[in-house]
Amino acid sequence: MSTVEKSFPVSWDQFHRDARALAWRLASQRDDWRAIVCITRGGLVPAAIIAREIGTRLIETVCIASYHEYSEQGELRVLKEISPELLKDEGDGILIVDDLTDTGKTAGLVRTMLPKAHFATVYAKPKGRPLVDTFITEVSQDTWIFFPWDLGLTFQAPISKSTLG
Ligand SMILES: O=P(O)(O)OC[C@H]1O[C@H](OP(=O)(O)OP(=O)(O)O)[C@H](O)[C@@H]1O
Ligand code: HPA
Ligand SMILES: [Mg+2]
Repeated sequence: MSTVEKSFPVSWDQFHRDARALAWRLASQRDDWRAIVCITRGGLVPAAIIAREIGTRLIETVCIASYHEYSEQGELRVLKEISPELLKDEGDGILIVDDLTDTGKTAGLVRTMLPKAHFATVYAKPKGRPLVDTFITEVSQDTWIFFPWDLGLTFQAPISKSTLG
């Protein structure tokens, strides 16, 4: 996305709760997930939390980069593909995990690799929402989600004086 009007900062505590809520939903849908495929880098953190909750130890990565500058998306680049072993059966029984879906481009690309897999994200924006099977919280398209691994403790200007509301 390129027009950002609101910010949605997420603390580690909040992220852990939301990822765990996602794990609860996934555990109730199936108890025999074959493996998790996480989309790096953002998917690594929820994948670790979810894997612990649902008892999955087989974890694969698909490495994709697209946002080069804050809120500016470029071409999607696949830096590492999914191992052929996990591509069997079109991904049936595989859980794909990412931190969020925004425009849905990343999710759309990974879905072509594993059409029968279940796609889960912690957060979703409206354009990406149809591409995911399970998510926890939706934010508006003009909101930028700030993840805890991108944040530090700094002075906060009063809301009335800030540019991001
Ligand atoms: O729905 P989309 O518009 O495609 O955007 C969502 C993707 O963008 C971010 O990844 P990014 O490419 O920034 O890489 P990162 O995970 O390494 O931060 C995020 O982690 C998702 O994977
Ligand atoms: O809202 C966002 N926050 C962080 N990374 C992102 N990548 C795409 N959209 C976002
Ligand atoms: Mg990502």
